[in-house]
Amino acid sequence: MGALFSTLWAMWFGSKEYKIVMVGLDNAGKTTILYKLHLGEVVQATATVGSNVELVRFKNIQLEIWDLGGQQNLRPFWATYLKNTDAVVMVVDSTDRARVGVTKSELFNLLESEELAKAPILVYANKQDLRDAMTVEELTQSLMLHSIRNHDWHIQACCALTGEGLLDGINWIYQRTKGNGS
Ligand SMILES: Nc1nc2c(ncn2[C@@H]2O[C@H](COP(=O)(O)OP(=O)(O)OP(=O)(O)O)[C@@H](O)[C@H]2O)c(=O)[nH]1
Ligand SMILES: [Mg+2]
Repeated sequence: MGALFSTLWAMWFGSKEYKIVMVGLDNAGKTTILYKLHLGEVVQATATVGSNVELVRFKNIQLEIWDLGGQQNLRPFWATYLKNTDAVVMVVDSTDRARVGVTKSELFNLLESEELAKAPILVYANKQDLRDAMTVEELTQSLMLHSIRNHDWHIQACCALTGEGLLDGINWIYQRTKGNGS
């Protein structure tokens, strides 16, 4: 119902809609982030098989946010969601030091896609509430973000449980996409 209302709102008032694809390894916190943005609440998510999609209104635009399952056997399917993507969000569990290399390869693999040629990349350094979380500086280095040449990128510290940092990240996307929508 919310989605229907948002679509009608967009039709009547002409607000622009942007497609965002949210990826990241299993357990990174993607679904928790999606529903914190959509409902303002923390939902008890189970591992996503396939995808979830919700509309999120931000200032004068609408974001159609796709949350993709991050388990290893589901990652090959990320490529099938990329058409007409305006921005990519890569969510990282900042405590998952053991898999930061896997995250990096998945990110760089994704960035090869021609369908993302113009898409800015937001990295959410999630779970900053946990004591052993890597900092934005550590993650920037481990993920080799400075070696991204053909995309605008930004890394944002956040906590999906409190919502801290989430809108700052969305605002960064907003700054880069407004005026380019359909
Ligand atoms: N402490 C803490 N836990 C979080 C945070 N964000 C998510 N979690 C927890 O991390 C677990 C996994 O969250 P999900 O949102 O299901 O992760 P996901 O990235 O959607 O995982 P897949 O669907 O398997 O790809 C859940 O138990 C969440 O409550 C956070 O910022 N801090
Ligand atoms: Mg999920």
